[in-house]
Amino acid sequence: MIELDHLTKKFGDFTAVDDISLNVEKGEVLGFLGPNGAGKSTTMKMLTGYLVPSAGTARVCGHDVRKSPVKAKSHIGYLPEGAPAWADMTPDTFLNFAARIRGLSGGEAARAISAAIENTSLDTVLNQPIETLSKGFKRRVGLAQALLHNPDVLVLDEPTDGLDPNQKHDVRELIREISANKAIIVSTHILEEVEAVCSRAVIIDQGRVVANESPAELEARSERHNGVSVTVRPADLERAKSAISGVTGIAGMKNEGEGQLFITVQGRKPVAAEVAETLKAHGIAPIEFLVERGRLEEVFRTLTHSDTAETASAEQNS
Ligand SMILES: Nc1ncnc2c1ncn2[C@@H]1O[C@H](COP(=O)(O)OP(=O)(O)OP(=O)(O)O)[C@@H](O)[C@H]1O
Repeated sequence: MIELDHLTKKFGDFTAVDDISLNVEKGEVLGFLGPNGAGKSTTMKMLTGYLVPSAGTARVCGHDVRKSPVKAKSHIGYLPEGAPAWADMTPDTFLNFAARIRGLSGGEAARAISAAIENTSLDTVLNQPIETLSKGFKRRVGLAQALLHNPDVLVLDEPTDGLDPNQKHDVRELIREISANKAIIVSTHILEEVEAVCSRAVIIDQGRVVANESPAELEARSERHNGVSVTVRPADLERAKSAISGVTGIAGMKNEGEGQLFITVQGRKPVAAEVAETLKAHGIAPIEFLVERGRLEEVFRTLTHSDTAETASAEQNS
């Protein structure tokens, strides 16, 4: 449903998007990741027809965005960066206006608007000027506008930016619920969002694709993948350390009276069963036993330019 083919954008001598090719099929939620300035918004603007590519093509449901912009855009719902909207309109007037632009009228428009309001929980602020709304509500107005015409393709630029944890949860649930019949691209800095809603993740760095795989495959690249964290009593710590092969460190005392071991094995092979057997054979009952899936943050840092990668980890932890 979304096809980017050698998409490139230059601003003067600077290449912001450098030969990006990727497809998103119906039912997929693609996480679009990258440090600040990697080219995510520029790619989304070309996909939605707001910027003209310097080279390459973007197609939506078979329509070239440049050659058939009206047809292509009729299939797209777009939440731009910052969710701009007319400040002096209320959500109610803005959504009615957006429905008219989308060619909806009468009962069809009323049903579309009320579904969008319900999906984004906007009912309490419908008649308040948008400029007076909180950042989270402004974002939800933008999301409601993007969903209005039930588009086949959704392009969401940081949809949970500015939302509180409950609202973030609701928006992720909504994306999951509607994803079966749509192709969705979600740009985000929040790596936990990728695990929560995305079936695939593309990481871009300095305008180029550096990874295009499932969240599980990305996690499997982590040094910690298949590692085991074991918490034991202090009396057991030395014995556990010498009995288990491949101990990479003791991560300090978790609680008073406990030690934590983190165990990894070269090649990221599964070691949990072996470690459990060893502990049992030595009569050590672990207080906690966790198998690591891997850390997306670590993989992200490895794959992207280190100066700008700081941002992603900081935002993930915020
Ligand atoms: N109109 C423009 N003129 C010149 N440079 C631009 C323009 N728009 C974007 N850029 C540059 O292109 C690069 C990519 O910007 P873009 O906004 O696509 O990044 P991003 O990945 O969305 O970043 P962020 O995570 O901060 O939103 C940046 O270096 C940006 O400064």
